[in-house]
Amino acid sequence: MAHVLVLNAGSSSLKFGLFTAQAEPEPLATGLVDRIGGAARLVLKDAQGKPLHDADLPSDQARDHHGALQAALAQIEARFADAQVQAVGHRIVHGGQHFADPVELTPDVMTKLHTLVPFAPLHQPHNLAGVQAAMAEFPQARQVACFDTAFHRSHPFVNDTFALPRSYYDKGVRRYGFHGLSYDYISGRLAQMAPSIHAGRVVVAHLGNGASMCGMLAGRSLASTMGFSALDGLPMGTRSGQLDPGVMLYMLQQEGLGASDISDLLYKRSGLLGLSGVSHDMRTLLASDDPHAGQAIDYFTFRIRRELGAMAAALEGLDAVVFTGGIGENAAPIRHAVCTGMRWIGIDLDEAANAANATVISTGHSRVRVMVIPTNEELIIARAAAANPA
Ligand SMILES: Nc1ncnc2c1ncn2[C@@H]1O[C@H](COP(=O)(O)OP(=O)(O)O)[C@@H](O)[C@H]1O
Ligand SMILES: CC(=O)OP(=O)(O)O
Ligand SMILES: [Mg+2]
Repeated sequence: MAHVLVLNAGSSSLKFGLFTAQAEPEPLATGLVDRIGGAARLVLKDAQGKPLHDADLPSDQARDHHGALQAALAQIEARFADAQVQAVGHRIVHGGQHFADPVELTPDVMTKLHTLVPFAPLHQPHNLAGVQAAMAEFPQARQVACFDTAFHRSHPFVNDTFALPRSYYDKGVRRYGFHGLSYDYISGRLAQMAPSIHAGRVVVAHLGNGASMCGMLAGRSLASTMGFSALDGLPMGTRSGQLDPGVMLYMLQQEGLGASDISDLLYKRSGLLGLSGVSHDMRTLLASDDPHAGQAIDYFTFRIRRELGAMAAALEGLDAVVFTGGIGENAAPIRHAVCTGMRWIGIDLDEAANAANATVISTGHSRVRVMVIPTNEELIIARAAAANPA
């Protein structure tokens, strides 16, 4: 039996999985290394969700994505020595203007993807390093790229552009949007679970270490809170989210920061970490009694409510909200804070269902249905890797 391996490097995590290579791939094992850069832990589970491995990474591997990847590949190779890996599917965060569909990672494609590193410095280097490592480990396998930006290529011009001189749009300064593999999966699940909702106006909130929201009309992306880069929109673990561009001018002109200082500030020192001074990790913030942790959480949920209102305007109405991502799937207090502030739009939260992370967390009276759907970017990647991309 042939297999596909999937690698999904996020900003703080590495998700991976071994699947059968068939039109609807079946998982043999799925794994997660989270809290990379801190107390990283590797959990590997079999197809039934039974843990095969659950342990902290040694500090040399916990330090960065490279170590996490080595640990993940070692687990797969040790436990599935007989696997026939015919393809490795990779989440590649930025596909720029050129890539709207999965593609085989040829040297020419790799060169093009390297040029997009400055557009996604927290992700693209890890994604491409994963490709190099997989090429070395599985030289006989096809390497397939799946892009976070692809799902948003359906954006109309008004949601694709900035009000800058036209020449910048033509050069590629556009609102790409990200987390597209996650939104693609959620769109497909909604089509199965609730076709009438899928056909309508849905806002999906992908709340992980990176966070964004997508306004979907009939299952296709109409608008995204993330834009040119994965910095825009909601505040995130360490990223600022939407910012007045005048602040950048102030940093440059008055504070004397250089380009790399600003990049470091916006990608690594802002967001929940910057506001709280405590942590970028929502679990830690929810457990903290530091008032600044509380304020960071309040800012996060306030911005989600604001964007939800804006998305409803973009969609000309709202039929459902779906929460997903590490925070969206697990953090009942965050969903509570978002939903109780959105009663005016027709959201009536079922507190018990919310506390239980149930699939439907709105009451029967709620005009807007609110759902929690665990995302599965890996399955979307596995399907593409098992198929024959162009
Ligand atoms: N049980 C939980 N309660 C609250 N937050 C959680 C829980 N589990 C995970 N999270 C949060 O989810 C975030 C990571 O989400 P994830 O989607 O895995 O990240 P990435 O963007 O790296 O893929 C972290 O902020 C983490 O604290
Ligand atoms: C694009 C992005 O922010 O991804 P992640 O949430 O995995 O960091
Ligand atoms: Mg992620």
